[in-house]
Amino acid sequence: MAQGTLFIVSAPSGAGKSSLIQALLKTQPLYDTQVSVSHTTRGMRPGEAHGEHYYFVSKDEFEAMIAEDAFLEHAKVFDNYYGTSRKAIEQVLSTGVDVFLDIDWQGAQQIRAKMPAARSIFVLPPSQDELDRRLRGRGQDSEEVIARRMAQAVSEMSHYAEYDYLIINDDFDLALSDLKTIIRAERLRMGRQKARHDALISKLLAV
Ligand SMILES: Nc1ncnc2c1ncn2[C@@H]1O[C@H](COP(=O)(O)OP(=O)(O)OP(=O)(O)O)[C@@H](O)[C@H]1O
Ligand SMILES: Nc1nc2c(ncn2[C@@H]2O[C@H](COP(=O)(O)O)[C@@H](O)[C@H]2O)c(=O)[nH]1
Repeated sequence: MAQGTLFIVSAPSGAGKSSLIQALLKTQPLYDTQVSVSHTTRGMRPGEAHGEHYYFVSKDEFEAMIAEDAFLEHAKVFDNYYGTSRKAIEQVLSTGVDVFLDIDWQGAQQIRAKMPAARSIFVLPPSQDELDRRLRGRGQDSEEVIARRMAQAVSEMSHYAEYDYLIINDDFDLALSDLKTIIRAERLRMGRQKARHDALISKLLAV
């Protein structure tokens, strides 16, 4: 069976990457596509659940996991640790399922160095004003947290050209359609198709 593809999605906070991934998942069966649940030391937001949005752990627990080499990648983002569990990702990819990682540019660089077959997508907002509006409109972060995230946005966006694909998330439906097109094209690549249609191809080429 062909390995699943690892899709990295990055964007400045508030650009809409989680909304796009969640909307995409609603259109895909679980046996095709899953999203990775990261570990973080950030506090839980209203409406978030342990094991669903993140595994919320203490700094000591996170540092113990770093020492055990349990992370495929990890980074400090806005003063909190975030990381992707190695075991969970490798297990799911080995069953042929595609996995989405919603991670920052530092994590993306680490994954690219370790897993060159991973595909990366950067999502840009249409303007800084709109990014600010979306962070406020989400209504989940304090004024201080929003100011911090806006201050970091240009630095995060300056890494956009390191990615394979770029999506401008202005009109949501259009951005979602772009994301679906990327996934579809990646699934039609020769390596994936050859492994998937092995039996059919053998029959077609039989003389
Ligand atoms: N195209 C869009 N037009 C208008 N609002 C949008 C659009 N895309 C997303 N939003 C809204 O912007 C807010 C931020 O989106 P979201 O939480 O998905 O961002 P994010 O990039 O995942 O942020 P973070 O990195 O902080 O998790 C949400 O309230 C979402 O509904
Ligand atoms: N390098 C990693 N970055 C991650 C991971 N999980 C999330 N993130 C990024 O952190 C910021 C903030 O997220 P928030 O949920 O606090 O708004 C955002 O850019 C995420 O993409 C991870 O496992 N590794």
